[in-house]
Amino acid sequence: MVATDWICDLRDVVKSYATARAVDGVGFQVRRGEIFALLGPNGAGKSTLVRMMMGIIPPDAGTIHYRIDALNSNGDLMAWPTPDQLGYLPEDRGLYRDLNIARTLSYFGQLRGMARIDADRAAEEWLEKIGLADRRKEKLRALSKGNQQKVQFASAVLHRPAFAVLDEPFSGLDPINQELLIDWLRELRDQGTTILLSAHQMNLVEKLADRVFLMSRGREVLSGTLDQVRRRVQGALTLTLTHDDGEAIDWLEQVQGVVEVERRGNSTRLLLGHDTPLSGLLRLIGERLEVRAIKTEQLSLHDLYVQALQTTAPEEAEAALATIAASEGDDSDLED
Ligand SMILES: Nc1ncnc2c1ncn2[C@@H]1O[C@H](COP(=O)(O)OP(=O)(O)OP(=O)(O)O)[C@@H](O)[C@H]1O
Repeated sequence: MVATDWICDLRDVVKSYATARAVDGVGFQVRRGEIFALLGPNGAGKSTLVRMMMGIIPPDAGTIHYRIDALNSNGDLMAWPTPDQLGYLPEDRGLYRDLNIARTLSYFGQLRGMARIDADRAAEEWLEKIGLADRRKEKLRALSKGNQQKVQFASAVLHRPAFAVLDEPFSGLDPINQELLIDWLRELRDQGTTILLSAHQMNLVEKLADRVFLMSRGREVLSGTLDQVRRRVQGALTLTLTHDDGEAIDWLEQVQGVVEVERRGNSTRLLLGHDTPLSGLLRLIGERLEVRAIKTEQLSLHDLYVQALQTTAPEEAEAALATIAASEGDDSDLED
C-alpha cells in the first residue's frame, strides 16, 4: 500500500448547527485497505463527520472527495461512490423491525446491487457467523439489543463494500460480542474492505485500528498510527519501581526525560518522554536506589488521549474524561 493511496480525503471540513459548531476545520485521509478510527467523547463531532461523508448532510465549508477504485486512481476524483461500493452503519439504527432477519439481510444485499441468489447466500453466511442461524425466521424486534446490532452490522457489510463507514459499531454489544466484532472487522479488512469507524471505546479501538483520529469539540486532538501517537505525546511510557519505604526519590524529578514522578509508599511511578534514554536512566536508578522490582508499561490510547488533551486544551480534559467514562459504562448488554 502506498502512503498516498487514499480512498477518502477530507479537507478543512466545517459544520455548524444552530447552537453548536459540531465540526470545526477537520481534515484527514482514509487510506486504502486500512481500519481508520474516529475517536472522541459524546458530542466530539464524530457522527456529524460520518453523516457528511455519507452525503446525508452537506458541509458548510471544506471538501470531501472519494477515490474508491484503485485502478482509476490516476488523480481522478470521483464525486461520490455508488451504493454497492459503500457500506454504512448509521448511528440511528434503522432496520425493519417486523421483517424476519434472513430476509432483512438479503434485502439489504439486493439494495446494494447483489443478485437475489448471492444476497440469500451471503445472508445465510452472515447469520451463521453472528450466531443467529437458528433464529433466521424470527423478526428483528424479537431479538435483544445486542443481537439487533449484529444484524445491523451484517446488513452494512454483507455485500463486501470497498469502503465501510461504521458509526459506533460496538454500541450495545457485550464484551464477548465486542471481541467477535473485532475479529469480523479484521477479516473484512483482510478481504479488501477499507473501514472507517467511530467509537469512544479506546480500549477496543487500540486492538484494531491501523490509524486513529482523536477529536474533541469538533477539532483534532491527535492523529496517526498508535506508534506515531505515542511519539507525539509526552509521557507515553511509564516505569514503576518497587523499593524500600525509606528511600529518597525526590532526585528523580530532576532527571532528564522524566516527565512526572508519583510515589505511593514503596512504589514509585515515573512518566517518561518517548525519547528518554532508558538504559542511562536504569543505570542511574541502579546506582542510587535499592530496587526490588521494576515494570515498564506503554500508556493506553485512553491515557494518551487524556494526556494530549491536557496539553492542548486542559479546560476540556476533565469533561471529556467524564463523558467517556459514563458512556463506556452504558455499552454492555446481556444477550437473550
Ligand atoms: N441535528 C443536530 N442539531 C443540532 N445540534 C446537533 C445535531 N447533531 C449534532 N448536534 C450537536 O453537534 C455536536 C456534535 O455532535 P455529534 O453527534 O456529531 O458528536 P458525536 O461525537 O458523534 O457524539 P456521540 O458519540 O454522542 O454520537 C454536539 O454538540 C451535538 O449536540
